[in-house]
Amino acid sequence: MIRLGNVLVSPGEGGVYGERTLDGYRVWDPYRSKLAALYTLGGGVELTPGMRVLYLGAANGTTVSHVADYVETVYAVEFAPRPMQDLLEVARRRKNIVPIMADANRPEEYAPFMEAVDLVYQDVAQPNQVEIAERNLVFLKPGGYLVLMLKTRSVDVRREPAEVLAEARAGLLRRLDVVDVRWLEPYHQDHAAIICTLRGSIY
Ligand SMILES: C[S@@+](CC[C@H](N)C(=O)[O-])C[C@H]1O[C@@H](n2cnc3c(N)ncnc32)[C@H](O)[C@@H]1O
Repeated sequence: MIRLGNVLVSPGEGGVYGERTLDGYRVWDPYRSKLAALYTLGGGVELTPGMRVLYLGAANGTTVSHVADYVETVYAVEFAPRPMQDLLEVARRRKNIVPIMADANRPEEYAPFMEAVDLVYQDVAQPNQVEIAERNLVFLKPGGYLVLMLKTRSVDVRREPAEVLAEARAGLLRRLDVVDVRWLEPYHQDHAAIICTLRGSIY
């Protein structure tokens, strides 16, 4: 990932959501993007030009646009109509974002538009975050990465965040190897990034 001093940036055309630019690069703010927070904290999966990414919970395309600056194609899934309008506008200005209006619980609905991907990135703030991730492993190449941004309060607001994280991690181990886990403080409270690789072929 590109850093100018200690500032994380991406190399695309600016002016997507009012982000700052620095020496011609787009500043990628860790307070606005959990993925930027993960990179700023020293974790994450290196994004490379040949990569295909499935992005679940695209919202208005803030983080999607930065990912698209680094990779070949981003399949961006979002189910809410309002953010989808903004996402469509972001996708109109990029050649490598495929916006998909769908529920990430139902991957069979967007399977016809998909190809195998190197990375599944998920940021959906739902009670069943692990289950959603598992359903979407059908698109992940063996050895590919899952980066799950776990919002512990969406799983269960009454339980300790560490307890929710431990349960999510155990669930993911059914099909994946967990290679790193990080809390995203001070940028995002009660959010953890779980980074996994897919163990073998699912076929
Ligand atoms: C925290 S926001 C994502 C922010 C975004 N990843 C970013 O960094 O710019 C979560 C988004 O996930 C979407 N979402 C939640 N559940 C979903 C589901 N089951 N399928 C698709 N999108 C979902 C919400 O509508 C919301 O826009």
